[in-house]
Amino acid sequence: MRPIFIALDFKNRTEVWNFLAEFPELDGLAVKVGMELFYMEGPDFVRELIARGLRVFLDLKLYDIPHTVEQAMSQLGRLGVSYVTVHGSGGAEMLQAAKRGLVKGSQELGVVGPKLLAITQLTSMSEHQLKSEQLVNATMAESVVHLARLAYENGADGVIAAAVEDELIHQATSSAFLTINPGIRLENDAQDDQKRVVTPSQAVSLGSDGIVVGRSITSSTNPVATYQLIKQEWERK
Ligand SMILES: O=c1ccn([C@@H]2O[C@H](COP(=O)(O)O)[C@@H](O)[C@H]2O)c(=O)[nH]1
Repeated sequence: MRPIFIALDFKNRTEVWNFLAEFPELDGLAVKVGMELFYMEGPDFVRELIARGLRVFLDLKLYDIPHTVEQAMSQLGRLGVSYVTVHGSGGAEMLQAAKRGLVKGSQELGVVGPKLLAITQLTSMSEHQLKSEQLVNATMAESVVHLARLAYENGADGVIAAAVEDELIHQATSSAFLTINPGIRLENDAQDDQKRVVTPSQAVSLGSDGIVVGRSITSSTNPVATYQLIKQEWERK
């Protein structure tokens, strides 16, 4: 089943449990823990979520020299999470180091390792910013596909990209290479920092292997109803 990850972008565990208390069933629910929450609550809280039956995507977007990334990933591999992230622009050596670290850590724990997802270009980045701020002399699609291929050739299990890029990524890599898409917005959501956005049903049509939804759910007046609505849209196709 392709996951819908709810981004738990909250300040602390109290806010998380208050939010999750509204959900009738936690077992099997897919959530994403990012920097905001992890920097406050740390690995024990991640283990606590897993113990409650949640599938955890730990989105720390590692970016450092290969040795540091390898050691850090081996720590994350011991946590029992299902997915982790690294920046693809860190290069081939860094991606390989990330994979080695994950394999080492998860083998020590005796579990199947988490899937390694490489960030291509953040969904908050526009075509204009790519050129003017990063001085990238390629289109957004070319840059994303290039980074996806690099990730594919160097041990990643998939990438994070905008759903509009999924088809090109699958063509350049393999249909089994995962494309996980944040930048998901509902029809009536206000414009914010996300630049490359689609609705959940557009993501399905574009070949998405999983979506990440934060504020559309967490800031909703009825988060559970909004989640169910997105789930229906997601599963309709
Ligand atoms: O390119 C990326 C990579 C990661 N994210 C993360 O996904 C969620 C999206 O939250 P929304 O509130 O739905 O915008 C957030 O945790 C980001 O850190 C991303 O948006 N884009």
